[in-house]
Amino acid sequence: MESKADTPDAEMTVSASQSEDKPTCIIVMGMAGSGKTTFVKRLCSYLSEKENKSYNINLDPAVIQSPFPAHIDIRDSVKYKQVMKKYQLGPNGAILTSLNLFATQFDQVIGLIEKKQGDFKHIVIDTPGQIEAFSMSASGQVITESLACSFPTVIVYVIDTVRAENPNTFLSNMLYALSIMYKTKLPLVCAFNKTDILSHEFALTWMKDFEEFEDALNSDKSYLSTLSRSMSLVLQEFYENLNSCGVSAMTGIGFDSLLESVQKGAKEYAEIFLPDIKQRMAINEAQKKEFEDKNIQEFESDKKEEEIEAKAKEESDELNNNLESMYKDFDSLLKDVNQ
Ligand SMILES: Nc1nc2c(ncn2[C@@H]2O[C@H](COP(=O)(O)OP(=O)(O)OP(=O)(O)O)[C@@H](O)[C@H]2O)c(=O)[nH]1
Repeated sequence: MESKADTPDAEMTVSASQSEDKPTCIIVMGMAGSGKTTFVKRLCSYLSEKENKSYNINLDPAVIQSPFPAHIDIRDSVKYKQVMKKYQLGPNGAILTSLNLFATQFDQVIGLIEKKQGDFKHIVIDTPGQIEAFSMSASGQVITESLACSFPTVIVYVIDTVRAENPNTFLSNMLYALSIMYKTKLPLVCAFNKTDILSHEFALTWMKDFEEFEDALNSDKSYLSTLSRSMSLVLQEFYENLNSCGVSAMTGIGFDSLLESVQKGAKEYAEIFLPDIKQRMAINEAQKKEFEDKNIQEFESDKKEEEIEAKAKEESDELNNNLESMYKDFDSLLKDVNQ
């Protein structure tokens, strides 16, 4: 990471007109093994061929070798192995703690990106393999919100199309995507990956036609499929508005339509999500101000009490001094009388 001294204070605001000039931030999430890192690597090389280089960030503290060139890498600031040792944590706990530590300095990251934002059109972010470590954690939320307050931000949720051929796995992915969308309150693109092995057409059909999905579930008589069936009905509205595309991170197919989906997401960010983000920021600011005002009031009343105590002490010291000199005068008077 660049030196902290270079970092300007981040002005965490973005307006609808400004958002068109700012780089679009793409946060890549997905279940373990869905191909996120391969996807990020492909996206970076696709963007550098298509327009110019993207600004890349690795947020996976546990990755051994990052296959894409990262401008900011969590591993430069937080040593995952040392976190494990120092706090006696297992792998998942250490990932969470590393992210927590990194989130505390994320305003500096925003400052660094803002300094360079004229040089690129996209910020690409890879997240940890354990999806919940980022998507459901407080630090993940802090990082996502900081980015969304400063740049048009879109979530790309990567799905392993081959595994999603199982209707229960497909539904789990859809529920996860939906919960991420609700949690982040940001536009989301579902990228069906590994389409070099299997086309994602079946998934599009399942989303359009509930009976087709039901047919696929019929071969599975487990309780899980009963749950999937009823959950699928709930997801109909989500499917109708879902921004999705098929890609292969391995071969590079589908990245033109991915970019279109991201651009559509960035438009939605400006038109639909930004007013809500601004409202949340205003509430946060008001809460922060209330907290600061309360602290100032407490400080001032403590200071007043200290002043009163100091004054009382001054008066009692003066009284003691007067008494002491009175006693001395009385002693010498007694001596005179006795003589
Ligand atoms: N055929 C094919 N394989 C892919 C594709 N994308 C990724 N893979 C393979 O899928 C496996 C997992 O890919 P990764 O990029 O490590 O996935 P990940 O989601 O980052 O994995 P974790 O960070 O460990 O959760 C690797 O063996 C990749 O080579 C693709 O588009 N097509």
